[in-house]
Amino acid sequence: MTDIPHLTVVNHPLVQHKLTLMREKDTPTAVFRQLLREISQFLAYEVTRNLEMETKRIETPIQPMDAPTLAGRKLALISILRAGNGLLDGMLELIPSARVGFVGLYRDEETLQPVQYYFKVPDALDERMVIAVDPMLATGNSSVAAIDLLKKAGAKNIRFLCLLAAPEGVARMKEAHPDVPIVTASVDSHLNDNGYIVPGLGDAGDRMFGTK
Ligand SMILES: O=P(O)(O)OC[C@H]1O[C@H](OP(=O)(O)OP(=O)(O)O)[C@H](O)[C@@H]1O
Ligand SMILES: O=c1cc[nH]c(=O)[nH]1
Ligand SMILES: [Mg+2]
Repeated sequence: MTDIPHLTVVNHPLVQHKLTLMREKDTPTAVFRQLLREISQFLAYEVTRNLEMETKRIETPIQPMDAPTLAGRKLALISILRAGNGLLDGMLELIPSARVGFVGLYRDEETLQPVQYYFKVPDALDERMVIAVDPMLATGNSSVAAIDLLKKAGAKNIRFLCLLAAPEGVARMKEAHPDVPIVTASVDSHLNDNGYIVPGLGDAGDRMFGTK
């Protein structure tokens, strides 16, 4: 059960400005990585907007009060490797107590099907809000596969956070996982014949890590 919409596009001016810088093909690797880290914190703010709260008795220098605090077992952040790590670091700065998991997937360039190579997630996933992160939602094959694996591992309350989405990927996620809200900075125009997001920003992992 969730009370946020299936799709949230964060169109805050600072996010959109930083995203434009990231899209530019000549933006250097170090700047690209730093911008992704910054945007991840705005996206994290949205995706955690209605986290469950409880109150705790504290004393301010003036008087005691019942103050809001995050409730119970909290979050698991799941990075979809490799590019997900570019979102993870900034999010952990905001939510240092989150547990962290990794799903290793790469997209076969011919078939556009995901190939799994790693899976390690925190315990008690069923008691946590699980936020899967990957900068790119293109065909949706990778995110659907990652969320299939997380559900198999027990996750029940899952959200998906990405930087850029294609309409095709959003539709695929809605069909396969209608219970998983998506938070993104943009839904772009379409996918090209190679499965890349148009206009997009190219290959997020390669741009972030300086490969290729
Ligand atoms: O929606 P899809 O069509 O599945 O495409 C999106 C996936 O492709 C990219 O990963 P890639 O396979 O390039 O791996 P990487 O993170 O190691 O670069 C991206 O980070 C997503 O995981
Ligand atoms: O445009 C795209 C599509 C998939 N993966 C990327 O990194 N970029
Ligand atoms: Mg890649």
